[in-house]
Amino acid sequence: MSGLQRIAVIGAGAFGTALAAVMAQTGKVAVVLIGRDASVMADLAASRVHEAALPGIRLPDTLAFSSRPEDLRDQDIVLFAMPSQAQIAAAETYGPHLKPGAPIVICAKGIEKQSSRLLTDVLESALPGHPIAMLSGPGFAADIAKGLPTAMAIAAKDLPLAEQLAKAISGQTFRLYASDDRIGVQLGGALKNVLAIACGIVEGMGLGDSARAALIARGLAEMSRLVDAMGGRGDTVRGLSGLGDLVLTATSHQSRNLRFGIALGKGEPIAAQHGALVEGAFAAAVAARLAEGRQIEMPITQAVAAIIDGRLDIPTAITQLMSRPITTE
Ligand SMILES: NC(=O)C1=CN([C@@H]2O[C@H](COP(=O)(O)OP(=O)(O)OC[C@H]3O[C@@H](n4cnc5c(N)ncnc54)[C@H](OP(=O)(O)O)[C@@H]3O)[C@@H](O)[C@H]2O)C=CC1
Ligand SMILES: O=C(CO)COP(=O)(O)O
Repeated sequence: MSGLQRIAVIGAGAFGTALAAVMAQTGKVAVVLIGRDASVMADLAASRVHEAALPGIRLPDTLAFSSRPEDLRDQDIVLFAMPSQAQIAAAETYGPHLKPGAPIVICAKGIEKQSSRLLTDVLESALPGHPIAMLSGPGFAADIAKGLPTAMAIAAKDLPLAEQLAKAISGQTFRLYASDDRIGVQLGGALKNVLAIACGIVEGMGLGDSARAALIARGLAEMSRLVDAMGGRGDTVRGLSGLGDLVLTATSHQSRNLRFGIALGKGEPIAAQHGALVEGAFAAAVAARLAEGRQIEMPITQAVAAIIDGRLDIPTAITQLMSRPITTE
């Protein structure tokens, strides 16, 4: 896989556009951003600003735009930057147009809801012959697109591939660390969203910064247990994808998951919250199911799932969490 030059990003939302912009900015790779709507992509090419996704941020002149799946035919690396629950549909649409053997990098943070399968497993079945990698970690799209310093993790089954992808995608302001633990890296991204909702609930209810810190630490223990049980390395979530991303999204109001939790904590009905993508609202129930199936204790994740499903009210959830048996750390 030497001499990688051409990278496509599918999904012209906030994250896809930011990734395409930061890679194009380096000048060392040719980048095309592929979206579904031809008129949106033509407008982006003309204006170089994606007002809906990244307002006020100028996109590099070197970035190309397309709405044609056929343009994937000569792309050496392809990033899938649509939401978790759209990854299968995207694989069906774009799969037939991929260059044979081109690595696919999943850039979503979630677990497939319908099947409870990991996204890497889902895409491996849908796109045979393509190595499937996973990019995850702390980084808001706007920060990345503005060229602020950011670091994330990229995992592939084989470390040399992860290292090659990390080199191809990284630049002066966006730095990737390679890993061969796809399970740890992707569960770190999916589960931190659920915990960010929990931290939002704590903030919305005014329960204090000490409670938030406790949630971060105990949430990390939950993530680590599920990663181990699913065949990954629990330690991975102590890195960028997991702890790094949890600290970011549990504390910054840029996070949609945190804001969703704050609204819940303030007593706003879930039905009133629509619009923004809240990946943790999908991941909570799946993660709780995976934990139950493996007899893993994930009380915070299970409480968030039950609150979102309407099976548990927030005050009862807090009482239950605080009255669990006293145990060792
Ligand atoms: N925003 C952020 O700061 C970060 C986001 N992420 C992750 O990236 C993923 C995407 O989030 P984000 O970019 O913010 O979401 P957005 O809502 O901003 O954008 C999602 C994009 O996905 C596109 N899309 C939806 N379904 C399909 C499909 N079947 N085929 C092709 N494209 C599709 C949409 O296209 P259309 O416009 O045509 O509807 C839209 O442009 C999430 O999993 C999120 O957790 C990760 C790190 C940072
Ligand atoms: O994952 C993110 C940053 O790392 C974005 O978080 P939200 O999806 O909560 O906005």
